Amino acid sequence: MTSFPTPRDALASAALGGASSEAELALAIEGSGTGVWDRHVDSGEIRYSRAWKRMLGYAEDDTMSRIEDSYARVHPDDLAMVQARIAAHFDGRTEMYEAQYRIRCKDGSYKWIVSRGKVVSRDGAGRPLRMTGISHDISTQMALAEQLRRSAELLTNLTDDMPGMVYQYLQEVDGRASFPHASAGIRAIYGLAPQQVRDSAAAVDALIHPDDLDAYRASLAASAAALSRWQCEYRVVLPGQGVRWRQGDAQPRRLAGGATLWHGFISDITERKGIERQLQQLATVDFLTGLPNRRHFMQRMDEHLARLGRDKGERAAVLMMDLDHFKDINDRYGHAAGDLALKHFAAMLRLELRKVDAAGRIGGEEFAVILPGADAQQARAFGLRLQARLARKPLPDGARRIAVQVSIGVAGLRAGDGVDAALLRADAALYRAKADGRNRIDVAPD
Ligand SMILES: Nc1nc2c(ncn2[C@@H]2O[C@H](COP(=O)(O)OP(=O)(O)OP(=O)(O)O)[C@@H](O)[C@H]2O)c(=O)[nH]1
Repeated sequence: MTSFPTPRDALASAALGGASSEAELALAIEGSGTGVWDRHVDSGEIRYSRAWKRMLGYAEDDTMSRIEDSYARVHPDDLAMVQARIAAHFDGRTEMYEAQYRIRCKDGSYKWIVSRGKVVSRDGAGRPLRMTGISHDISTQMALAEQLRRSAELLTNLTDDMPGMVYQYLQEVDGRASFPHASAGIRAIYGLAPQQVRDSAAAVDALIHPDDLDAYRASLAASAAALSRWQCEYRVVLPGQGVRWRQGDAQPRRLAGGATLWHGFISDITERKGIERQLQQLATVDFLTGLPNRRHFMQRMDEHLARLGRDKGERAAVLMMDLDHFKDINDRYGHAAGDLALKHFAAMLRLELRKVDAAGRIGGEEFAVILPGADAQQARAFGLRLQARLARKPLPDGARRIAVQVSIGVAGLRAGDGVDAALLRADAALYRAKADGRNRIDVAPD
């Protein structure tokens, strides 16, 4: 086993300038820029090697031999720590003395150094007599570490104050996923702490709305497969908050072992979604009755006709409805009562609709309904039920009751029909119902 000389031996050899292997090691230590020191505890004397002096900008023949001067060079903020560590080692509480601190150079500037040393002889009572050690200049590492710390702090400050979550998402080859980094915004976005997702993304997956989870996972899988930008709008269900909307945007890259790592941002879009929904409603819903407006109803018709075109076995019927003598209601009871009559009719109509049916207000006192799966006779039965309901329930207006009646034209939808063709046939039937005396139903021939 090779045994290395202690710094004390090396220092002694260096001082002697002998040709022994210890002297060669001392030269090597000197050459590496490591400074060596040797302290006589009783006398308070300390000797420094040439490299040690050079490290602080001193000349070889500068005299510096007192421990008091040595402590005077230590930065005032670090002195207590240095002395405490030396005392701990002197008292035998530590195996070795080690401290990182700032020390003043000859020109007055400070350098960061690390010093390590060991008591190499003690008196009979265990009091230290001599301690030797080495010191390195670590200013460059400390500057780098400081720079890194500042960069990390800047990143943290920037991202933590953002209204959203900055994150890394890692998907291992075996499918395991985690958020190696998540900014403080994760609390607002998912109600979680960064450490809860550092090793596993399960806590986040558990919050994704069940109806959106498949699309969320599929979008991530597609992004990973093509290494394309991940963009996804999805709902989360947060304890105490309920359903909230989130938008994710992240860029993936493949790691050496095949895992995928995304860097991205998740924001809260609940408010935007709410506004979008309101705008959508404004654009598609009739304000007075709450039924779909003409444009939206026509779109629904288009969708049904497209389905009919695809699936030949599917049938559907359409009803065109026009309130009877509505002008009279307005004239006799006032426009406000006319509005109430329209709302009343819409409410009665809704009571007859199944989930799959679609109704709309397509004109002033004109309404239309599509009944998927129904033939013309079933549509006629629907119309009769609606008329009966209206007869049973006239519109209450104070002590009075206002009779609301409707004429109805029915047409079965044909594959290959356009929206206009189907409605025209129903409209023609409606015209006949009106002509036949109103409060009637007419069915267009197939
Ligand atoms: N109160 C109210 N009236 C409306 C609204 N939209 C249309 N109207 C009125 O509805 C009436 C429709 O009158 P007409 O087209 O002559 O039809 P009608 O009186 O129902 O007669 P028939 O359809 O032939 O039975 C008009 O007086 C319109 O001003 C509305 O939103 N509110």
